[in-house]
Amino acid sequence: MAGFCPEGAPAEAGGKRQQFGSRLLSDPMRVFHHNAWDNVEWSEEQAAAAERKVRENSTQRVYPEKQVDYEINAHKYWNDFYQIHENRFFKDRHWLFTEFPELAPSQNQNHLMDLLSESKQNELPECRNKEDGPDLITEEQHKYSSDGLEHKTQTLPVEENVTQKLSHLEICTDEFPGSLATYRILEVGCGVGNTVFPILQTNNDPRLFVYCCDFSSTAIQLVQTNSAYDSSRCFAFVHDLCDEDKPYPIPRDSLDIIILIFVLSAIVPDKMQKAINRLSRLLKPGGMMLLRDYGRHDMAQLRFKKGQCLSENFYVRGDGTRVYFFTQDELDTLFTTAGLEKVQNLVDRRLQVNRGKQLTMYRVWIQCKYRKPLLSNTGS
Ligand SMILES: C[S@@+](CC[C@H](N)C(=O)[O-])C[C@H]1O[C@@H](n2cnc3c(N)ncnc32)[C@H](O)[C@@H]1O
Repeated sequence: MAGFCPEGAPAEAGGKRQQFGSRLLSDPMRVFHHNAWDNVEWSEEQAAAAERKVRENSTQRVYPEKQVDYEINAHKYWNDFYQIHENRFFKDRHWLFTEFPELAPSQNQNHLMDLLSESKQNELPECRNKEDGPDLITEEQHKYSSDGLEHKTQTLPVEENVTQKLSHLEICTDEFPGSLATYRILEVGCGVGNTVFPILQTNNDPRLFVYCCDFSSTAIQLVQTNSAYDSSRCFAFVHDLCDEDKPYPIPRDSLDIIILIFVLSAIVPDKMQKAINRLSRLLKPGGMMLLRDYGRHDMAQLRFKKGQCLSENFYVRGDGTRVYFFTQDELDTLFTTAGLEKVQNLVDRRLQVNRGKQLTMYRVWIQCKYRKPLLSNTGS
């Protein structure tokens, strides 16, 4: 295929994948020699210009009534998105296991590399040009999904089905799906399974069980109907991570890993802490929460126009989906308040280059790993 660059994919050198942060731009004259540069230093002027841009695009806020609509109907806006795009984007997650080896701890590294290069060969032709930028879902895709949509209010059969299963599970917690597994991973806001399926394919540990949830029933239906979905190894369910009344179908202290990829940024900031607290209780002592998400002053933030700002650093796209841009400190506070300990909290500043159009795009992502202490104090 013509090649495409997923969100923040590390550069490749000599056929070997590298972790983020290994191709440095020391000579600015060489900027168009590669598609991407790591750990780009921002000049003071550039940082000041970004501040100005954010101040400018935040002056006019979305009307309160409209803000209520975006909150109440958040899942419907995402359903609309997935009805249009289904699972046609960002399939290439070959960076996943380099950045988060915890997702396949027992895999032999060579075996992993084989699988990864295999999946690279299988990259899908419908994936967009690598020069289009590395957003998980590009702003352009969000734009297209806003046209001609009407919200559908009926509950999809899959949702009813899952809800029934969930209420049953609340009662029989000793027989929850995956209760016999010894390594359990939950992906929250899994979308159409672009992370879950690579995990199932790569991590062949027979004791592994993967849970995944999203509040978009359309996304979950796409996961469940995917030919790679195997209900003996995986359980996909509809769940709103902001819903305090609905329990997860998993007992507390039972998960080894919880992964959040560009999902926390999609929820309203004042609900983030409670959502993380609840997730934290599901982790086993020693279990880890992994996150990759948008950082403050990422190109996507600077591109918002006046009138799209909901609150400080929180915006709504043309299709009604929302996005927050984090600082490292904010994420640190969220995780440590939930009783977790920092293992990693790094900012990934990349310069993406469109060599054809001679354009530069400054991306900022944050990657975190926080562990639940062995003697845990994450509340009831
Ligand atoms: C940017 S997409 C990322 C999807 C997925 N993590 C991936 O890597 O492809 C954000 C996802 O979060 C989901 N989401 C947003 N708010 C949510 C909430 N309150 N509860 C559960 N899922 C939510 C959306 O439906 C969407 O699938």
